[in-house]
Amino acid sequence: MHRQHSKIPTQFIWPLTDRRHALEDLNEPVLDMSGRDDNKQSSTELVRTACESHGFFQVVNHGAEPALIADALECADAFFRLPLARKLEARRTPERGSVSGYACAHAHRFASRLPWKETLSFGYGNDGVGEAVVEYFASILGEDFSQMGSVYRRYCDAMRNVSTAVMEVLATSLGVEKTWFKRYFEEGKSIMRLNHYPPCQEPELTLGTGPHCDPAVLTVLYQDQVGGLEIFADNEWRSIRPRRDALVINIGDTFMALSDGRYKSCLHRAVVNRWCERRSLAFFLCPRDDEVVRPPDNLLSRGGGGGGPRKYPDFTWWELLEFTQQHYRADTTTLQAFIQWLQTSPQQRAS
Ligand SMILES: C=C1C[C@]23C[C@H]1CC[C@H]2[C@]1(C)CCC[C@@](C)(C(=O)O)[C@H]1[C@@H]3C(=O)O
Ligand SMILES: O=C(O)CCC(=O)C(=O)O
Ligand SMILES: [Fe+2]
Repeated sequence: MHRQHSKIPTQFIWPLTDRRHALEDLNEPVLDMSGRDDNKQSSTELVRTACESHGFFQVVNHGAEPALIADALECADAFFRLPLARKLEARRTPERGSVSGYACAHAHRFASRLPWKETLSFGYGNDGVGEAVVEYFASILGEDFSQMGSVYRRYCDAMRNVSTAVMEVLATSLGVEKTWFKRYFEEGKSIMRLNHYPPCQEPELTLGTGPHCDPAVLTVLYQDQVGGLEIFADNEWRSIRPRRDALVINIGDTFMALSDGRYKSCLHRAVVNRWCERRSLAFFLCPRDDEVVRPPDNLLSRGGGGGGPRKYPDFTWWELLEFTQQHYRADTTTLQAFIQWLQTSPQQRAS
């Protein structure tokens, strides 16, 4: 394929060098959350091993109803099929908060390596009270969309419950009191994102979502049956075969900092294909804006992940979120870049 003949606009072209061959599936660990699993020790081990090496695993029997997941996918279809002018009424603008709203290829923020996707993002209060999600849909799209809002409110409630249970397993696997990490996100505001990847005539030249680590605590992702999620594990990209019954869990940068570098933030991306549109639903569990991100004392006293001094300085989610929205496009090294930025003087930071 000669790039100069490509019909893909140059802003979408990523320098891909590793997509000439079909990728091997990752034989990923699957955690059964039914509570019926008698071998708790081996599931804790499984989570620890996966998180220490690449920060990714899947969960089954997670308690989110299949019918609710199906409704959430259907509502995503209904939203993305709206005329563009209608979707643009919901577009992401600075006045509506930094992350919420509709975005198409991120073209409002970036000029190159644009993702081949459109997204709708909105906030969700982790306390689960309040009608914020329903009100958000009604306010950006009109009262007719409150029904859609109530589907996503229930979907986010379910994702919050899954996240809480997963955080308990993560704490136990680190030898930390089960509910220790709760206080980070209990009163926080998480981010829900619907991703829609249209088919692409030259999929090998672009990406649906470029390589990145998610900045928040953890991500609970549902991918439809099309396939396209890839994880970087054991030094190569591996595809993650969709499972109707499973939710994907990715460790985020903030959890990597909370575990003092013991658990890896998962490096992943999403590819697109020529034939078929693809959808995914991402719930980013975010901490309270102002809670200082600091590993528990008993992890620190054991020495940083891999021994030695503490790996990351104190920071707040608000600072990391601001960094990704104002200064830096989240990618493979967001946390490292953020720490460097934090250590620059406030005057330099403002410029
Ligand atoms: C803190 C955030 C940055 C992003 C939106 C929220 C939650 C996840 C982030 C993101 C999805 C990670 C991949 C890269 C990104 C630029 C994207 O492709 O959408 C990220 C988000 C963003 O800044 O828009
Ligand atoms: O669509 C996918 O499978 C991944 C999406 C993703 O990584 C994200 O939204 O952060
Ligand atoms: Fe992601």
